[in-house]
Amino acid sequence: MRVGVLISGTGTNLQAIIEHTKDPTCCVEIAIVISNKTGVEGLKKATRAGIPTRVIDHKLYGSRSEFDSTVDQVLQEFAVEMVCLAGFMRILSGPFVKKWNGKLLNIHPSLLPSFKGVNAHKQVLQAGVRVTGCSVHFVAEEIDAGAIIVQKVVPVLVGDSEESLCERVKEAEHVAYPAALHLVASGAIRLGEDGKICWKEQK
Ligand SMILES: Nc1nc2ccc(CNc3ccc(C(=O)NCCCC(=O)O)cc3)cc2c(=O)[nH]1
Ligand SMILES: N[C@@H]1O[C@H](COP(=O)(O)O)[C@@H](O)[C@H]1O
Repeated sequence: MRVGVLISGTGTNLQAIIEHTKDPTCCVEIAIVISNKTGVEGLKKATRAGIPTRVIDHKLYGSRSEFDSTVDQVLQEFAVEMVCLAGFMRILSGPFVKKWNGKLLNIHPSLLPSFKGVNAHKQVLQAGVRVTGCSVHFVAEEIDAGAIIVQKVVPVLVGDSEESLCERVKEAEHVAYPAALHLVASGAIRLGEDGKICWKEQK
């Protein structure tokens, strides 16, 4: 299955997916990496792996939907069948999310539905919870509210900072994302009509 990965930064989740696709039994290939920011480390990771890249700078577009439709055109140009958001920090408009419904994944650095939004680790520390983690979910129009595919639990340790938490959660992300990608690409899991996860019935 041809996958497009959207990034905005360091791309450590992209790297984890790249490593996963090197497994010959893996049914996923990364066809294109798109970043909305120039010069980010994730673009270098893609190029090092021989994967085509495109920068689509959202600041050059008059509206969110024009930016989104340019992203969509590039995904079509590379015959992408599934899209992974990996540290992609732009909100996607309704038409894009509807078109890719059930084929659009994201990873969030908390145990959803808790701690949605851009500062999850800060919220985790402020809440004083003793476990956190990451969630790979189908993207719905409502931010960080799509059906959850895979979660991994990570302990919050005494003295943790946002940085130490981010580092420990990312270790879990790099296991969770490839696992979720495999489940969807292999057809084991799909998004049901009711917006909930649907597991392929085992004969
Ligand atoms: N419609 C839809 N689109 C998304 C796009 C990115 C992400 C990744 N997680 C994100 C969650 C929140 C943000 C956010 O609030 N950024 C600051 C505003 C930037 C902007 O103006 O765009 C970005 C990505 C998730 C979603 C989602 O759940 N639904
Ligand atoms: N979506 C969130 O943004 C970060 C991306 O990191 P990277 O994959 O660019 O290193 C990760 O923490 C992920 O949970």
